[in-house]
Amino acid sequence: MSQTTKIAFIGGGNMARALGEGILASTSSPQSLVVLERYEQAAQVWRDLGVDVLTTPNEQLSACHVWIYAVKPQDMQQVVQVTKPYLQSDTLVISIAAGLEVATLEKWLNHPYIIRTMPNTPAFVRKGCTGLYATPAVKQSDVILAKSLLQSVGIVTQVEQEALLDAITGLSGSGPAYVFLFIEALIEGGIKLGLAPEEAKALAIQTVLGAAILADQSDVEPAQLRQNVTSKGGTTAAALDYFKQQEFEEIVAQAMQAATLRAKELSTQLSKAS
Ligand SMILES: NC(=O)C1=CN([C@@H]2O[C@H](COP(=O)(O)OP(=O)(O)OC[C@H]3O[C@@H](n4cnc5c(N)ncnc54)[C@H](O)[C@@H]3O)[C@@H](O)[C@H]2O)C=CC1
Ligand SMILES: O=C(O)[C@@H]1CCC=N1
Repeated sequence: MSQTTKIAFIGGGNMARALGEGILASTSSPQSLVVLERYEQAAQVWRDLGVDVLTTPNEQLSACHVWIYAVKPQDMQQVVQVTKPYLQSDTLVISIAAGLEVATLEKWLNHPYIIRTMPNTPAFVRKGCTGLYATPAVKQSDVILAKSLLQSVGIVTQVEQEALLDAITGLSGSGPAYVFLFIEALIEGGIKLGLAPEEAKALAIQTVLGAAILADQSDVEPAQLRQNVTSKGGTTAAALDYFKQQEFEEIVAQAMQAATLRAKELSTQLSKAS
């Protein structure tokens, strides 16, 4: 990314901060960012990072080549309306809103250069993953720019079909919450088995962290890694048999489908908004 490329976050909440901190670390220049944020507490976090905060849209947005829309899907139409007057003809618009189709945003903005993405919160620790869909109108140099911004917080997967972003939402966008739920369940389970809460927490987190790093760094598939833990007639087999009886994999698949379906429902609702 060129040191002169200015980026605006429209909405400076949770996900914007995860992305923004990574971008700041890679550019080491708070002047490269501007944030539009109406909520004082969220705005102050950016000011503390040395970033200019706008509480209402103004010309500073026009000076930014990249706009990253990072408000809740339900707030998108309103924020598009108030920011649109500052859009330049060549602005690269990136949306991270779940379930908001490019066609809807194109219609609202009357603008062709749109990249839709689905990041996730591990971006906070530069271990994020982002699905990215670019319309054919977006210049290749802008696709490369968007990827390099998002790669500052993790890996990026570009998809050719926009609908796959809903699947990515069901897997990695919402996925950290599934993993946190699993960690919570391990902690609760450990406490029920007599461990102290702090012990259970440390062991649960380290187990998930260690297993994820092992899966990442190992040449063997996750299924084989699981088998490596599982002695015939041993303790792990007893636990896994119970998971199987309760159809754990089916539960995960159904949960992912529910998230993906919700993304599609949001798309339909938002596309109907005038
Ligand atoms: N939280 C997550 O794990 C992920 C969220 N997303 C998407 O990111 C988007 C943002 O989500 P979060 O960061 O979780 O929400 P958030 O609520 O933390 O942040 C949104 C921010 O936008 C601000 N905002 C809303 N309307 C505004 C306006 N008119 N002017 C100025 N500021 C305004 C709010 O004050 C808030 O601080 C959503 O569309 C969501 O679908 C995508 C991937 C993961
Ligand atoms: O729950 C949500 O709608 C957002 C999108 C993916 C993660 N959080």
